[in-house]
Amino acid sequence: MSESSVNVLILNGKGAGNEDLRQAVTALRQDGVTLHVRVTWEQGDAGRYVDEAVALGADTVIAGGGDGTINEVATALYHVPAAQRPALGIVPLGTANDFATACAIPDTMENALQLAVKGHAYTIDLVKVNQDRFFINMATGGFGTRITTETPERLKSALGGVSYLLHGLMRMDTLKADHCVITGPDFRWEGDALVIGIGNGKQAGGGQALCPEALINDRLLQLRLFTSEELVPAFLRSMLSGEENQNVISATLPWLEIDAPHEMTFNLDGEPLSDTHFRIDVLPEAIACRLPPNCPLLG
Ligand SMILES: Nc1ncnc2c1ncn2[C@@H]1O[C@H](COP(=O)(O)OP(=O)(O)OP(=O)(O)O)[C@@H](O)[C@H]1O
Ligand SMILES: [Mg+2]
Repeated sequence: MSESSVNVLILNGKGAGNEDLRQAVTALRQDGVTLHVRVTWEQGDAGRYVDEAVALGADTVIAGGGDGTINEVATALYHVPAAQRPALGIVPLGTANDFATACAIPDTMENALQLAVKGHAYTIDLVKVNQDRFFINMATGGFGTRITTETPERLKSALGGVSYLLHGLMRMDTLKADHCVITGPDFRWEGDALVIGIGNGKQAGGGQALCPEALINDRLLQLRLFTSEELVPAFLRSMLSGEENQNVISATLPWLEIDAPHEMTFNLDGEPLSDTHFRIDVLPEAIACRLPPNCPLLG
């Protein structure tokens, strides 16, 4: 990056009070880096700030927040014409921060912001769901969905990522499998799925490695299905230990479709989408993202 690079940090309002971030921003500005900061209040703000960043000629737009904030910024960047498209930077300030953690983004504000501004920009895939939804990290359906949509906001800020799991365990009595048909190139499966993970990245739900083989630059998705033919505790044990068993189905696909007789909810980077039909397509080399050279999600 040159001294004259223009950077825009889009900060989720939930993280706006972070003192370490304020110091990191001040330090970079003192080094001569141009860094504008915008704070979101609600859904849609991040997308508008990306448009403003493009008008400013930004080299990098930094998502300061969790997976949902990264999702909004990445989606908006994808819609910018390639010639003007800034790179994505990431400063983890969410609850679970699954994408940032899996990417090995530094967890101190200072180091994360340095990487976001000066790191190498790698081309990565995004994933499109139905007409106009996207994800950068993971889509989860079934049990995992209930965990993330039903974890109360206060529990989230008190316990961080662990709250997803705890809350999920407390709700075991409500656990119900989703019947669905999943098709893709040379792939068809029909049955009751407890958890469906579709990974561009590897982990969701606060550190659960649902799609351990997924890479963000391989033009493919890893589908992992946890079927309900076994008792729940055994299922949980295998999910937590990462052990394989015959009730876990795995496939690597460039696209897939999911059909259910009743409405199903998928979480796309933690934000819900309900429908009876899902068409999911990888968008190869959709955006560029500043990542550490040892990023475990790069192939
Ligand atoms: N000022 C704000 N206060 C509360 N919510 C906000 C604010 N600004 C944006 N949002 C909403 O926050 C959600 C995204 O949150 P994000 O995913 O970044 O954090 P998180 O859910 O706490 O972290 P993670 O997804 O990593 O667990 C979006 O739905 C967005 O509309
Ligand atoms: Mg979120």
